[in-house]
Amino acid sequence: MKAELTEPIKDALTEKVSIRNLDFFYGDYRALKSISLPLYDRKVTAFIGPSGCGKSTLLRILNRMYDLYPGQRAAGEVLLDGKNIIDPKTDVNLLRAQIGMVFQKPTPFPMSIYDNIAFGIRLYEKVPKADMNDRVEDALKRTALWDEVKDKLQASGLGLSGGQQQRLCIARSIAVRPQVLLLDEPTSALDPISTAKIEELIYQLKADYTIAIVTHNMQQAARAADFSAFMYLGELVEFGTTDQVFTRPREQRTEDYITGRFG
Ligand SMILES: Nc1ncnc2c1ncn2[C@@H]1O[C@H](COP(=O)(O)OP(=O)(O)OP(=O)(O)O)[C@@H](O)[C@H]1O
Repeated sequence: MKAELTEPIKDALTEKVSIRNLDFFYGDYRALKSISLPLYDRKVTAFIGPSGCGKSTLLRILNRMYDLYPGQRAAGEVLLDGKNIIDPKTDVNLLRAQIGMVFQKPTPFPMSIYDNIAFGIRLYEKVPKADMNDRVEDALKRTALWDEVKDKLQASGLGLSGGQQQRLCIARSIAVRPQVLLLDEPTSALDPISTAKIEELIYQLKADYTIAIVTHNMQQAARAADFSAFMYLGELVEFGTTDQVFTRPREQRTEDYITGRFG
């Protein structure tokens, strides 16, 4: 990584997640090469770069998705509040409550809108019915869905529009009160109006959560992210404030990518 933040900016920030010398292997293939990067508390960090550079791989390490696949392994450190989450001793279920993930295609469960949210909470906590109602309402309000669904909470989540389904998935993630939210191209399947709503939501959610977003959409990174990390062929080429990376890139490869010369 070449870019360093200037000291006054750095002083005002807390590292929620510290990625240090992280390598990732699909079998023998080294898909990430010694990545070091902070995710600052209550800020949005975008992972950008051409197809295949390792953005999704990096995001998925952060909640140990690779555990599901034999032959995939990470080496190095990913510290969440100082604790290395890629340590095999980490309780992965607990980790996934602390670090929530939303995927590219909306993936509501085939159950009611209410249960889509309650289900996740029940996995981790025993919550009395009245409190559960409050938790569901709170999650739907935070994702600006409440007014659209409050009269049909028992209807299937699958009956919502694509944009509403994605907001439901974000509501489901935040209902378990994570500290970090991972968004993997969350708007790539959505129309411009739904995309704008999700971006507005990201802006509001960062008051409470540390957010990492993978996006192919440079305008989206520029609008939504406080920090941007440009990756290329499994390496982190440049990390900095989004303003710096987009207007004063330090690396030629970053400039070539953001000006559309490749990718
Ligand atoms: N399951 C897998 N097995 C083997 N190699 C993989 C696997 N998944 C990804 N890779 C390889 O790892 C590298 C990084 O892939 P990754 O999906 O993280 O890139 P990306 O930047 O997210 O790409 P895109 O923008 O196209 O989604 C690529 O070379 C890819 O071919």
